Amino acid sequence: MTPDQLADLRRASERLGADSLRRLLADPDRFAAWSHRVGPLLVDFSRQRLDGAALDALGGVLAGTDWEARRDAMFRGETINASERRAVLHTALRARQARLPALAPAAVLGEIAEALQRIEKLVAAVQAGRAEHGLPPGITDVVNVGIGGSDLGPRLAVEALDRFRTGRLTCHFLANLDGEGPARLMRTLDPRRTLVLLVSKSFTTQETLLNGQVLRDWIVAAYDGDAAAAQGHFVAVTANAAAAHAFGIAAERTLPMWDFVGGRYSVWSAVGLALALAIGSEAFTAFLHGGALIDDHFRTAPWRTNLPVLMALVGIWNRNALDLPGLAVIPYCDALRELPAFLQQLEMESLGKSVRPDGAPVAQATVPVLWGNVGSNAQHAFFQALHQGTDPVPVDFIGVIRPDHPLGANHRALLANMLAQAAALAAGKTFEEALAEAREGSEAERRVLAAQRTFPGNRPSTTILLDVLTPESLGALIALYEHKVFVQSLLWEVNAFDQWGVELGKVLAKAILPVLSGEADPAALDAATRGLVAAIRTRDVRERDMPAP
Ligand SMILES: O=P(O)(O)OC[C@H]1O[C@H](O)[C@H](O)[C@@H](O)[C@@H]1O
Repeated sequence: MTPDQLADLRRASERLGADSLRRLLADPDRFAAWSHRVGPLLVDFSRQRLDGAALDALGGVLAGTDWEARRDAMFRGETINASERRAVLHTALRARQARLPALAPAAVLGEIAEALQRIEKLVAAVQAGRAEHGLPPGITDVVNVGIGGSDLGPRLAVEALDRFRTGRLTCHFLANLDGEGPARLMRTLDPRRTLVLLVSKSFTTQETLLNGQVLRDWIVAAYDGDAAAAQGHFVAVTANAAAAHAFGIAAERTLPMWDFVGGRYSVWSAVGLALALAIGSEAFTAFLHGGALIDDHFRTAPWRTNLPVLMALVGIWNRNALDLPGLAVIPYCDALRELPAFLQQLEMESLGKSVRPDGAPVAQATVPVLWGNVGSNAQHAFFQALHQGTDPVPVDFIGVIRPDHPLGANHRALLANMLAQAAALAAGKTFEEALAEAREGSEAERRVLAAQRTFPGNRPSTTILLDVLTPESLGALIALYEHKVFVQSLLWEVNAFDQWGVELGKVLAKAILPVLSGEADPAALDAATRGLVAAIRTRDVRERDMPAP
């Protein structure tokens, strides 16, 4: 975005006054004009502080990005992730389910098809409890060991699609270095009936390798130290097959990841193995189909009705024209409780950048701070600040029309709350309205109370409705946000597919670890780190004193 375009957007936003949402929502045609349906998703933008002229201004900025050509370049597999010299082909993972012909290279599609077949065979064997591919018989529990993109996608999807679980497998997720996680799993699971999925694109991630080793020791011990017998309990998903081999995982149980799929875009690949094991291959294919549905839409719909494009433009409007630095994602659906965490990585790791691919600083603010929790719980926690805090936060409300359970009264109350929150944020309550409601006390007392009970309103939100929560609608929802992020990366001129910002801390942790263990001199550390290391070391409970897991 150029400084001139930014100034245009700001001017357009100033034209819409403080009461704009009340005024805009008074138009009976507003919902029809500003909501769009694609497959199982309906997205309503009518509570955004936008009018036709504002959308035109945004369209002008979009037109300057050459977005259609750059979208197609992504689908074709051009090297759009310049800093890592990689193609970006997560869409190829679901291309077989698309209606449109695939643009990805045939060789890539061939590799993906082959991997999907291997996933299917593995899923069939584990679900049936068969000892094939070197697997042990009678697996009951699956532990997905991975972090970031190797954790958040499958974790979200397994949790969201629990109702679609086939067979008797239970999936667990182990991401963090905190030993409490593996210790708890080892207390409750049977090592001889546990399958460990070591999911790491790089196979160098500290958390994943450490937790993998802990679980390997535990399973080897269950076979009286026979490491060969324990081997079959491990499956690797990685782009680094050599490292998986060095870990002791046989090629027949190593599934591929590729350079052309970013971690946070990888749930559609073998990284989604836990999901495939939980819901079966057919439902996993339906999940891919949901993603492909949005790919087709993204590739064909004109920008004014293109959902990912509109979501991106709305985000730009809120961030750059209205200067709102946050985005709250509130699913009114417990099964989607992991969605805010998933979207945090997708949006903030992709767009949390301040330089353009050519190294020059960006011309405007980029990603808002994304956070959230399920409604209605969140109403009883942080919604106070959303309604009356000094900093308005745009909200994405996500609801499911038909529930998975027969408790209609619960569901109607849940949705009524979601709709009410969005309406309250938009309309607010003026001081005069609050004053008219305050009946007791003197005039002065009534005015004081009315001030507390005033809601500024004009706080924007988008509402996304899923017809039902199914593998297909979940796939569509995830792909919708993926492409939103892509379009925003064009508007903000950042590379959405690298993540250099996570490296510095990793390097420092490597230097601090030996100091913490007393094997290296703290002198090179800064004063705060030195002080904290000393505080930890004096109070540290030695490992030998810790209870065995
Ligand atoms: O899959 P892995 O190579 O283990 O990477 C796991 C995660 O760690 C990194 O630090 C990145 O920030 C994430 O994008 C990635 O998903």
